[in-house]
Amino acid sequence: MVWTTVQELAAAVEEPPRQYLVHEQDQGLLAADQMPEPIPLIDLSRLTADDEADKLRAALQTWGLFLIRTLPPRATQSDASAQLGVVTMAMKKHGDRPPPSARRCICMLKLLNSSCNCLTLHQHPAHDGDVLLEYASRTKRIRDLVFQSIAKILDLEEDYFLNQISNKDPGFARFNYYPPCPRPDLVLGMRPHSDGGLLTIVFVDHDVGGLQVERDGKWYNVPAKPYSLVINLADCMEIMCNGIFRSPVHRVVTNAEKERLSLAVFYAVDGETMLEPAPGLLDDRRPPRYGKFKAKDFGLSLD
Ligand SMILES: O=C(O)CCC(=O)C(=O)O
Ligand SMILES: [Fe+2]
Repeated sequence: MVWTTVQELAAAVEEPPRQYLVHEQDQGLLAADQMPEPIPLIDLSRLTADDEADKLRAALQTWGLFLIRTLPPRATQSDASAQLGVVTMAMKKHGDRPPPSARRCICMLKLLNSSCNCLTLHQHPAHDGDVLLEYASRTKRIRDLVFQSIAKILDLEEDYFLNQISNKDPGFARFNYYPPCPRPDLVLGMRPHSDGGLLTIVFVDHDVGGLQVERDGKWYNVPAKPYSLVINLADCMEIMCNGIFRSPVHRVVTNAEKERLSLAVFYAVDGETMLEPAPGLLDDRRPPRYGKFKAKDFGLSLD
């Protein structure tokens, strides 16, 4: 029997097929540990205040991620699954190869041991009134504000990071779909990874938990709060920050009752960008932890 989507598979089987099971040594290790301290909720409008900037600094040093509260943007008001329809229509309008249906265009995520389906958009659809376009312009503003704040916290010129990346602006959006799983103790929704680019902004539909972050070899639940977004640093930023701030390893666990949808917007650099720790962060006591290299040579770009 060939299953076309994880949804079909999930509906048809009681036990997950072998290829989705985590390795034996990891079984029973999908539960989260007790948090040493909460992952902070940052108020982006207060980042000029010292206490909020300190909170952000601490979050990026320890967790590599934080939450922000957002006004309910249109893309978060409605069900993210409805967005799949919007996106499909947008792709048709733009003459990309039209997927036959939103359902069919959900393709298997090519990650071993991962039960998630995803739909990746390499270009933001761009016609007026597009809900995703509006959302993308919000996330871009968030990205810029976060980059400027990080530069300030590190005593770099405010636009240091923006200047490194503003020549081209690769970003893409990915919808992830995780069906309910009868054996959440044995199946991962998404295997452990860090994101390769600069920064990722994740919206989780209906606040269904599942995202976990690793810290000092332990796994912790990232809380799913209403009207909040999760922001995590990615590998290129860790390099530019000379490792002062972390690109966290994270994964998604499944649950037996609820399906889960997330929308991740990834910001990265183009392949020609030379990556290196910001010179302003280096001195005799703080040598570079990373060399200088082209993003594409390490697969850290989106092109
Ligand atoms: O679904 C999530 O919460 C996170 C997804 C993720 O880590 C990714 O798409 O890289
Ligand atoms: Fe990720």
